[in-house]
Amino acid sequence: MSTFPAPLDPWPAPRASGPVSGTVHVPGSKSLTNRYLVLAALADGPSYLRGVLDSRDSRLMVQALIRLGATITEVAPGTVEVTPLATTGHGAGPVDPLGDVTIDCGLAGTVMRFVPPVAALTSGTVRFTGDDAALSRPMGPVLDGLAGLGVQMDGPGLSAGTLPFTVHGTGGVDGGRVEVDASGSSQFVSALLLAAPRFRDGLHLVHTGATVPSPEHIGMTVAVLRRCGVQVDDSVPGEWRVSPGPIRALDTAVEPDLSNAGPFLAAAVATAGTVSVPDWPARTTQIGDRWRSILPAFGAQVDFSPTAPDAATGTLTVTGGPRITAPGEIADTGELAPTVAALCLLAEGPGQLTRIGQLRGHETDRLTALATEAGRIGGAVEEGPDHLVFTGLPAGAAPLHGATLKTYEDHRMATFAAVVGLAVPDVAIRDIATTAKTMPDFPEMWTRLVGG
Ligand SMILES: O=C(O)C1=C[C@@H](OP(=O)(O)O)[C@@H](O)[C@H](O)C1
Ligand SMILES: C=C(OP(=O)(O)O)C(=O)O
Repeated sequence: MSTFPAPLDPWPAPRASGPVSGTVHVPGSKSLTNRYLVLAALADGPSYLRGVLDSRDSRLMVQALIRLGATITEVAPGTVEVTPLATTGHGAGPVDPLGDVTIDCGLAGTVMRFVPPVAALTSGTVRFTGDDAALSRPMGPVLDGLAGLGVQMDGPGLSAGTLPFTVHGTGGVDGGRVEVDASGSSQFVSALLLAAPRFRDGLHLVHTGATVPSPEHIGMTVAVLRRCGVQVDDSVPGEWRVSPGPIRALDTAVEPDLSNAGPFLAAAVATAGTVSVPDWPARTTQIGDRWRSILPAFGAQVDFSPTAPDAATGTLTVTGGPRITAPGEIADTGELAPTVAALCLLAEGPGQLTRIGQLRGHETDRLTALATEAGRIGGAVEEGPDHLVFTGLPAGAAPLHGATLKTYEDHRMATFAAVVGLAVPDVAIRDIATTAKTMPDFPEMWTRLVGG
């Protein structure tokens, strides 16, 4: 795996001198990579994963699963072989003691939420820590869910429902029915579902709160479990039943990260250019497929051309219109919101991003961060409890002006600033290297596409 180069800090965001045009090969999906790694670590034999993402979040997941006893080896560039944990729950025979291990979650939601249920299946005392910024990310419903399933835990974060905490694995989890409030993050549901086939009685998970956000990510979890031969019943809204049983080993390729394709596609919209992303899946559970419906709201044309009739993949091409039109209300954009927000700032009229309250528990409080950084360049944004309202740039509005934008250790705040910087002079970005969380090559890829 490559090491990450250190770009300038602050990083002068390239300004587009004309329409941006090009083809961008986007690395593997973080959400799929980290789900496949977890399932492969719990599977019934060795798995082969191709096109895996190499980024901070995926490396943290690899390290976590290795600490828990999996063997993960890069056998060819971008291909890893995963030999599962020695202990995978009830009925798996005697369990070798794992001892005391510490897992660094960094700032990765997928690691801090998905790995504790796996740790509960081992025979180890597993301490979970993370970046300072991770200590305020909500974990409570996962911990409550595990406690409800009989898992022993302690540690300083437990009462507040945050890192750090310790899971005392006993080599198996009974499982059964448990209620959690997953209105704060879809990852609370995904976390419990992913390990559930290895619980003795499987899992009947009942959500007890307001709407669960990011439903696409739960759909992804259910789809990857089914792909591994696991029975999941999601026919009752807000409830999931996972049958106990083996997780079939995987031999699969990871789709490109369609959420991370967003800033590149947005570059076409922001500059009336044309950007293509090859290997776009014709059908996918990724939320990033919504670019196809979101970008036309900004006046762009979106074309999907399959590599062959009925092919599983094709090329998505976005061509920006002569004007960035006012998008109106766009709901449930989840992790796409920062990129959509950048286009809202540049649009010729108003836009509203609604039902994104869960973004307050992401890498940073993204609603406040977006409103603050937009204000720094003269953008008019009103922040509500779970929404943002943008005035845009109607005729006669004062133009946006340059500033050094903060990123709050948030990769998507960094790419937000890069999109804005295409159209606004003299934007510099603090800590562009934070994009290494999911796309270490972002500075180079961006410079190559938009010009230095
Ligand atoms: O399960 C996943 O891979 C993710 C779920 C979503 O979390 P939320 O439901 O907290 O938005 C998403 O925003 C995050 O980037 C990745
Ligand atoms: C919210 C995000 O990440 P995480 O997986 O850390 O929750 C994200 O990538 O936008």
